[in-house]
Amino acid sequence: MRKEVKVVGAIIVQDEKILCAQRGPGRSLANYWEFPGGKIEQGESPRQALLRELDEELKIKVSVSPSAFDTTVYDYDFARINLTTFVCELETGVPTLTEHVAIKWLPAHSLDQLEWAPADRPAVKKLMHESL
Ligand SMILES: Nc1nc2c([nH]c(=O)n2[C@H]2C[C@H](O)[C@@H](COP(=O)(O)OP(=O)(O)OP(=O)(O)O)O2)c(=O)[nH]1
Repeated sequence: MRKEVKVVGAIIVQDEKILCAQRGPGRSLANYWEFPGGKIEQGESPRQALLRELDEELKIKVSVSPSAFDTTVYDYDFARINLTTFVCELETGVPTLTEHVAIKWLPAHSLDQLEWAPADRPAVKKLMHESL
């Protein structure tokens, strides 16, 4: 069986807009848009991984909803990714680009303007059709 890589993504909401982050060149899924986050490391809970990644990548602290928004398993050619997203609220800090090349704050109904990583598309669709 193919090994599944567990990844968490943050749907950060502020003023009814959602933070979208663009991956940089030279890595998997270069230039696609995603929810900031990353791989869960051994011994971490999804929530801990999300807090660590957001601190490292965007220099922000967030509060994380107790339950997941969506989980999608997607088979890329390089790995099977199990992506779980959580709705989050920005608590402190201003999102700062360290790994991403751009961020955008978009209302849910405009999320399809961007080219999302394939694993994110079910969550994006759900965000566009449901209120949070
Ligand atoms: N952070 C994040 N990763 C995502 C999303 N959707 C999606 O398919 N992914 C994939 C991209 C990566 O292959 C993996 C997360 O890895 P990562 O962000 O921790 O690390 P990375 O870019 O260094 O990954 P890699 O190049 O080593 O594959 O999950 C998403 O919304 N957020």
